[in-house]
Amino acid sequence: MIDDRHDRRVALRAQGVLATFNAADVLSAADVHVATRLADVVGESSEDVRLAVALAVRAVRQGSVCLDLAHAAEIPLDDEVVLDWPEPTAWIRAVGASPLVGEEILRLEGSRLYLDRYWREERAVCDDILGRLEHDAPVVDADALAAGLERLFGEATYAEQRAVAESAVRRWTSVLTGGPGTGKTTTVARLLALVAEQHELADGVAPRIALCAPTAKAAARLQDATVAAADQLPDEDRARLGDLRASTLHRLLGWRGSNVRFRHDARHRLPHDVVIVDETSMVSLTHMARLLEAVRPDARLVLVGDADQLASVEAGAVLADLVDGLAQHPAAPVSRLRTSHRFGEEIGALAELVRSGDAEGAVDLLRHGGETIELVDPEDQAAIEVLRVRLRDAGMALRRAGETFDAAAAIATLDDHRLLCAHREGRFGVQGWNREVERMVSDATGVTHYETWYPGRPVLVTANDRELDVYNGDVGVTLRRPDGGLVVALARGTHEPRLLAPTRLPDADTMHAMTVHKSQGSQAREVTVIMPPPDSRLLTRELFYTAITRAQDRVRIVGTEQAVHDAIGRQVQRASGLADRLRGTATHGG
Ligand SMILES: Nc1ncnc2c1ncn2[C@@H]1O[C@H](COP(=O)(O)OP(=O)(O)OP(=O)(O)O)[C@@H](O)[C@H]1O
Repeated sequence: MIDDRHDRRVALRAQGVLATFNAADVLSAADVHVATRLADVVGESSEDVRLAVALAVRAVRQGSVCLDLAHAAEIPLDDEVVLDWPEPTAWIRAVGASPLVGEEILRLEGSRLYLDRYWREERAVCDDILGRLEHDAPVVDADALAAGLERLFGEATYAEQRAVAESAVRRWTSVLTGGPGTGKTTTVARLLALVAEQHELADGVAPRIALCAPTAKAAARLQDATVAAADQLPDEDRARLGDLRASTLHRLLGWRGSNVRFRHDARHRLPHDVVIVDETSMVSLTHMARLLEAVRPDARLVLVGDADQLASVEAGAVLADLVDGLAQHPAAPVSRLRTSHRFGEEIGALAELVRSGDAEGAVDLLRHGGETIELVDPEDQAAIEVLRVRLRDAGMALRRAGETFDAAAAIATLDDHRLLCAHREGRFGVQGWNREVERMVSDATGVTHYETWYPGRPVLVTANDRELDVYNGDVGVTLRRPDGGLVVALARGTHEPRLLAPTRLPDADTMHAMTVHKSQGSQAREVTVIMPPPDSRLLTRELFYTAITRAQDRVRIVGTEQAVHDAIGRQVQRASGLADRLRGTATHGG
């Protein structure tokens, strides 16, 4: 509840219901302003309709594609807040009769209310995907494919991946989902070799391959991982893949400074014969719409990702919707890899319980603990002290490596343990833990650094600099060079760390701790997850799943059983009609 009228979240000109919902911190000032402007344009005076518009704007801001009026009242509120919601049936009727819908500023389908742009994009994605699935399957040389599958996926442990690869070679469109370490990249590299062989047999030339991912960091990782996976292939297959390069989705489409128009679109299609998109869970609805219109109908499209992770920052949960909405499609484009080849059985079992929403099972597994998973009660002072010592020692190891200009040791220390928080601020947040670790290290070493940059400072880059090849999400450690100057050693996976002067780095934060959101795509040997209090809205199944699956060998969760229970029970509610639309069950109207 916002009490202060001068708080910048307060929409000063809001009246009636909008003012009430604004004061309750459900609607932002911007939601109210946009709704008021739109309603004024068409002379819509109904308060309930204005409320629906403002909530639809809010929904997009929070990552949904639409607002489901039948479930709008389920928004979690602060304890003391009670709101008077319109009765859904009458509300839907009033919205449906509004000139806002009549003039196609808003679209209403059943109980789902869309801003026009998102309605168009959702329909475009659905139509393009279903259209692609209707095409005749690509012509395949069955003998070459059988031999290729045997050559590349012959070992027994590759059976699951073999089936996925065969499916993707035989289709124009495939959706491949799987948790961390289930072998998605390995499958993609080998699958590309199979597709390349088929292409050569059919056309006599190598295919044009596009590898892309939604962020620059994910694209850089995709390139490294596919090149590494390709290097393990037999020479003939490696040679077929040529020079593998990955780019961001933006770059592939030809960014022109706006998300609405790209160089490649329905009239100027991408020239590629194969388009692989990695980390598709982070692709927004808007970008998926732009991609699908730009890919040639006779190009193979493989959408790869983990549908259970946190979704895109912008509106949409496209990968999860595709996996859900296409599950029963006769073309069977969706496949799932289930076996993790990276982490141990216990972490894998915990991840699976969380993914499938089995809160009792997950709490039970954690309660009995094991070698590699541990639940620490935040009130258990002794256990918290063990964690604090762990963090202090890691901080001191970074200082030592920083002072001795030992980049390898510094990066190894970073990769050994990650402290993940849901929040940036507050007691349970990244900033609090960063300060705490710095204080503990200062107390232990007797040296306090008051400057921003000091030897042993771990950093998380928060902006892209393509010319420098440095990306949002890169991590590194500050070192003192033998001549006394400071450099930052940026982790580069299996390659040598990259050394850069701190002044050359784009924005960077201290990283004794990081948010779960920022940790997406990265791994550490051991991970500690600080659960927010049970009533935190950030505490969701997707957040918890993303956090624990960052760990390779060991995961420690600091939180109550209740917090674990609540997290698993709360799924990110991203309203979208895409899954229903793909199933053909969307209610048409409006
Ligand atoms: N069938 C298999 N048998 C044994 N090891 C495998 C198999 N498939 C992949 N691996 C190994 O498991 C690890 C994870 O594989 P890979 O990187 O392909 O998974 P991924 O799903 O792309 O992971 P992430 O998306 O989490 O980075 C790699 O070290 C890879 O070499």
